[in-house]
Amino acid sequence: MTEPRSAPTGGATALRATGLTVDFRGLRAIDQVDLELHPSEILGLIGPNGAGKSTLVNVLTGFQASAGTLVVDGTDVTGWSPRKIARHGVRRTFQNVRLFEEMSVYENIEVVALGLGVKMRAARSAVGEILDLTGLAEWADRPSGSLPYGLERRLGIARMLVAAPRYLMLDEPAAGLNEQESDELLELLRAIPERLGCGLLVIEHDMRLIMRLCHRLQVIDHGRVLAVGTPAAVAADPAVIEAYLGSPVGAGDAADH
Ligand SMILES: Nc1ncnc2c1ncn2[C@@H]1O[C@H](COP(=O)(O)OP(=O)(O)OP(=O)(O)O)[C@@H](O)[C@H]1O
Repeated sequence: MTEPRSAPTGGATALRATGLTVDFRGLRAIDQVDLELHPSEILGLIGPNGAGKSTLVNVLTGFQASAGTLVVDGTDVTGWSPRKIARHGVRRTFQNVRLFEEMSVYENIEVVALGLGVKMRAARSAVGEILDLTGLAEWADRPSGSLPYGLERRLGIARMLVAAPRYLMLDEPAAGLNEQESDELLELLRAIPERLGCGLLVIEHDMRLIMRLCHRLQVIDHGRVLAVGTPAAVAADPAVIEAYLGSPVGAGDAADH
């Protein structure tokens, strides 16, 4: 087992959030949260239901206003619209996949590329690359509405990848997947930063997946950062065990990149 790669620090090339704070009518959903995500890094965002994970990702992608600052690769994007932040390279998936069911898998990806102004020929080659990466090539001509659930989720990710994000946020990508599908997803998620160089932020309750996948974990509890560190360190943290994990997660589950 090799040690998880330690995240690079310093330098302008990173997504950096500082002091993020969101109030919903008297409820502080996130409270002075700092977060860093580096290119090629996989960061897991974990914590109990209602801890503030989705709210945090909403802020990072421009869907939720917040106090604090958000800087992406040296540009202050605080207060930018979701569309503008997406065009700046920060994209996300949602818990509910939204596909054009009557269109083929290929067309579902192509339409995103064309919508971004990519010319037809370049789009064709970009879609081909993403189909290969996501293991969807053999399904390319199928109507997306006929895909099994696990592949539907894959297509949701593929549609974001064709936009060549520098940072991609995935909200519970393993939700509803069985163990085998979750293992297949693990391979895909590992391949994305390796092949494309983008940073991945993954919200996930599937600890079996998250412990093996991530370089670092950030634990949120009651809107605050409870812990940040390698999966092994976080899994052994008594405060994290008490607030979220319930019992120590086996060391064998920790990342073995
Ligand atoms: N639009 C909203 N209006 C009011 N309260 C909200 C809103 N969105 C979230 N909340 C509240 O903010 C808190 C954080 O919610 P959030 O959905 O971010 O948590 P979460 O960690 O993503 O939870 P889960 O794991 O269940 O998805 C919760 O108490 C939630 O009820």
